[in-house]
Parts: sequence; C-alpha cells; structure tokens
Amino acid sequence: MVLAIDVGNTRIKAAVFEEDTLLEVFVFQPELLQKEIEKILKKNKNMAHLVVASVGKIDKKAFLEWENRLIVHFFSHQDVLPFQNLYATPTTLGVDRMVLAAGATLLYPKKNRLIIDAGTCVTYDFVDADDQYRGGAISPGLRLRYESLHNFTAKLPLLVVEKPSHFIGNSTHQSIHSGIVNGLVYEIAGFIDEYAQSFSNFIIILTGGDTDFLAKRLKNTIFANSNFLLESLNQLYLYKLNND
Ligand SMILES: Nc1ncnc2c1ncn2[C@@H]1O[C@H](COP(=O)(O)OP(=O)(O)O)[C@@H](O)[C@H]1O
Ligand SMILES: CC(C)(COP(=O)(O)O)[C@@H](O)C(=O)NCCC(=O)O
Ligand SMILES: [K+]
Repeated sequence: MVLAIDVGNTRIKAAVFEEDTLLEVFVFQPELLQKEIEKILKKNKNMAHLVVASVGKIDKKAFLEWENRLIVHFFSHQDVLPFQNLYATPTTLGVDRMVLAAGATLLYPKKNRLIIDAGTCVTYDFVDADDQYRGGAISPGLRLRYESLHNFTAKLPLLVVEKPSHFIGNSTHQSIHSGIVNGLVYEIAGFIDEYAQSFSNFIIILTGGDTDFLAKRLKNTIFANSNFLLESLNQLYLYKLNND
C-alpha cells in the first residue's frame, strides 16, 4: 500500500493506493498533518510507502518521523522521469507540475497532453506525443483572484466563489463574480484554443480544487479528475520502483 501526499499552497491532499487502485482521499490543512497521517496509518495497517510531492511551506522534517515504519520518498528533480524535460530551468519547475506531467505521460501514452491544474495557482503543462515536456503557464487561481481584488484595493469586498448570475455584472458583487469566474473560464478556453492551433490532436486533463466548478463551464471535451495529481504520484512511484 502506498500513501501519496500532495502538499499544495492551500491544502494537503492524501490518498491511499493498493497497486493502481485509489481507495480513499483525505483533504486537510497543513496544521493537521501529523494527526491525519496517524489516523490514516491506524486505519491501513498494510501501508508500506509514503510518497510526497510538496510545493508548500511544510518542512521535509514533518514526514521523517514515519521513516522507521514506512519507506518515505520525496519527489524531486533528481527522480527518474518518463518524459524528457525541455523546461529551460528544469530545477525550478514545480514538483507538482513535474508529477502531473509524469502522470499524463504514463496514463495517456503516445498522445499530446495538456494538463490544467486549478489550485492556488492555475498551471498549464504540455507534454507532446514524443514524451517531451514543453512547459506551459502559471496564472492566479480562482480564490487567489478574489483575495487579490480585495487585498489590493480600498473598496472591493472579499467574496466567496459563486456562479455569476449576470454576465453583465449589475452590482459590485456581480461584477466581481462575472470578472473572476467568466475571466478564468475565458482564459482556460483561450489557452485551449491557442494549443489547438499548434497541435491538431491533444487530450486535456483538468484537476485541482476548482475542477468541478470549472469543468461544467468549459465547452471542450476534457478529463475532469480532481484526484489526478494523487493518481500521478502513485503512477510515478510505481514507475520509479520499476526503473530504479
Ligand atoms: N475547503 C476549501 N478550502 C480552500 N479552497 C477550496 C476549498 N474547496 C474548494 N477550494 C478551491 O480550491 C482551490 C485551491 O485548490 P487546491 O487544489 O486545494 O490548491 P493547492 O493544490 O494549491 O493547495 C481554490 O481556488 C478554491 O476555490
Ligand atoms: C506554480 C505553483 C506555485 C503552483 O502551486 P499550487 O497551485 O499547486 O499550489 C508551483 O508549481 C510552483 O511553485 N512552481 C515553481 C515554478 C515553476 O513551476 O516554474
Ligand atoms: K496548481
């Protein structure tokens, strides 16, 4: 059994895997890390491996206390990967993006793949059919957009994400919802269109905390899977065990 942990900039996501099968997902705040892992281990006595991809602030040391019970692995740029990394600065590529690119390469062989992760930030990653990672884009995530409008202005309130009721925002609240939600949907649709001009065929995977909210607003055919990073972590770990 493998316990896969994704430390993002907002939340920690954890999943229990038996071979290829995802058994259970846990989502929690960084402060609860110790308690949550203990709970998961208590429930799953056959856990043998703990694998981590972190772009968050959590210290590696937080995981070391389990080293006497589990094989602990932190993914990094030193790991063997199923794709060739063409990023000009490969060591600054987010480990989460690296793992997503690996998961897409392994789970969707011989295809052009665009992975969109709508988390704290929205990241776009492209791996072509020859398994070359080309890079992508980084933009502010949905909640970050709401917080930025509030934090960097005097008059704008902090709102929670909501479906805009008016495309032509008829109040401050509706103008913000329309600007942020429609703006992000147009951004994603625009990126997809631009990729479509260079690549006649590619699959699109949408993941991250805003997957469901965004998937129903996008017209393109996409694989919407909020657990794709966790599944990619497990896939890359199985790949590592077979290739080390
Ligand atoms: N309970 C929640 N707490 C925080 N963000 C949430 C929650 N539920 C959904 N979200 C959405 O998830 C996004 C963050 O996604 P997440 O995958 O948790 O980020 P990260 O991987 O960067 O930690 C936010 O933009 C927010 O709109
Ligand atoms: C872009 C990110 C902040 C996204 O983080 P997330 O939204 O998943 O919390 C992370 O992938 C990161 O720190 N990247 C480093 C820069 C790069 O990927 O080029
Ligand atoms: K992201």
